Amino acid sequence: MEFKSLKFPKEFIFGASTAAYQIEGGAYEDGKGLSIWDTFCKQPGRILNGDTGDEACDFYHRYKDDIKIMKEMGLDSFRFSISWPRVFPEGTGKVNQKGLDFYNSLVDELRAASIEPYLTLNHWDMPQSLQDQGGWLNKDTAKHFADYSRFMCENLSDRVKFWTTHNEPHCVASAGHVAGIFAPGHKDIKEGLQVTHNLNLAHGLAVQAMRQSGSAGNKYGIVLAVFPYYPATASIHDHRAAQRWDGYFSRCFLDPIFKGSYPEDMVEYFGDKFPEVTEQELSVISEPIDMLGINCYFRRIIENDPKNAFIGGREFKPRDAAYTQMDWPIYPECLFEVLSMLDKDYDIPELYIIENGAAFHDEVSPDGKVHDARRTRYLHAHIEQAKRAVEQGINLKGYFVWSFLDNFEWALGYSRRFGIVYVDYPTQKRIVKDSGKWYSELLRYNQSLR
Ligand SMILES: N=[N+]=NCCCCNC(=O)[C@@H]1[C@H]2[C@H](O)[C@@H](O)[C@H](O)[C@@H](CO)[C@@H]12
Repeated sequence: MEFKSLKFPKEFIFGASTAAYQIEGGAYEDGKGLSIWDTFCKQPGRILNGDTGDEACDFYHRYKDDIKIMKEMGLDSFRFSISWPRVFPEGTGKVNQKGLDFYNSLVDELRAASIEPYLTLNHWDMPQSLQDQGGWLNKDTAKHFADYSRFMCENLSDRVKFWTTHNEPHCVASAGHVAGIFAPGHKDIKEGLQVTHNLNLAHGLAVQAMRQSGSAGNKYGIVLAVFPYYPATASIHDHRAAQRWDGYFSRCFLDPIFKGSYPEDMVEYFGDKFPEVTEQELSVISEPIDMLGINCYFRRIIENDPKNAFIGGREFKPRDAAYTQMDWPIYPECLFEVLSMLDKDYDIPELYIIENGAAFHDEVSPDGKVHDARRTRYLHAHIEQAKRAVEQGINLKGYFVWSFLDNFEWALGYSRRFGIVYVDYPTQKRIVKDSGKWYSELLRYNQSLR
């Protein structure tokens, strides 16, 4: 496929993203402690088909072969997360040496393959033992997270330069503590808002801790889900609902981190459910960071819904849009719009698209290949929007596709495939999909211009 319209600056990096609980498996192996997702998956009815991350893609054992695929594909970078309980089985205290050995080996293998590691410290799989002490509701967990982050930085930052604290903290707070559809499965608005603040605090403490211990030249940041929010109609009620969704899901993280304060309209809207916040805590949360990772998949069209006790709105799905298998509308401009908003409203040194991709029903054809043309079209269209942002002078430094491998899609188990590499779970065989081959050609084209 012609790539001239997808020519990027030579320092722009292309990668692929994953997360520990979604790909590693080895959930009970080599001294790893329980995570809240290990526990959550065992609760009947929580996960579609009763799926778990017990084995997932068996990346814990197969990472060397997977890195060979990454190298053949030409990835510049690979984003992964650390399973906190694999290194600290109790969340604090005693280190599981075999857990640390795994991540040291993973990083060594990536660097030997000239692939830049891009690391996330919390992609939702909190140690169960800390959950038993209140989890993110307990501010001590923020301190434990900072200690864990410092430890990982001391051990890996000679080879890992990109460090992000949380992945999509809004999901932990809202899906995990308000909607109850993600671990730990709580349903309490006030709790969800306290967790929002405590996650922000944990982020700031971790950045401060890593900055004290990490190598010079490290870049510290966070990965946030930022979507464009549209009102379903011109009505003021839908406009206000869309503003509330943007207010909570985006600005209750962006504002304290980059502006040192929570959005006033959100503090007002949530009233006495909003947590107590001190100036000292806001000072920690707004510890300057070097980069912001963005997960953006689609735009969210919101209509007013007073029955939604948390945020007073619901998602509207226009009939004339095309949808992915997640029932997410396909709207490639979402990347350009989000990047433009961030560039205009915040002072962010560097931006990375850390997750963008699509789930479609994939199957292996009789020729043994996976002809996922829709996913290739999705990636092409969205990467074009990333290019549009770069051409507008927005400081976008990289694009990572979600995901490198088909993997465990949280409450939907293995029913959704996002990978550019197909995983046949019964055999753990990998098949690079047509979209993976296309992505590889794109990377090779850009690398040929460097
Ligand atoms: N409507 N609706 N839903 C609310 C919007 C949430 C969008 N989902 C994400 O951003 C998660 C992110 C996560 O990092 C990764 O671990 C997940 O596997 C992917 C795919 O789901 C994405």
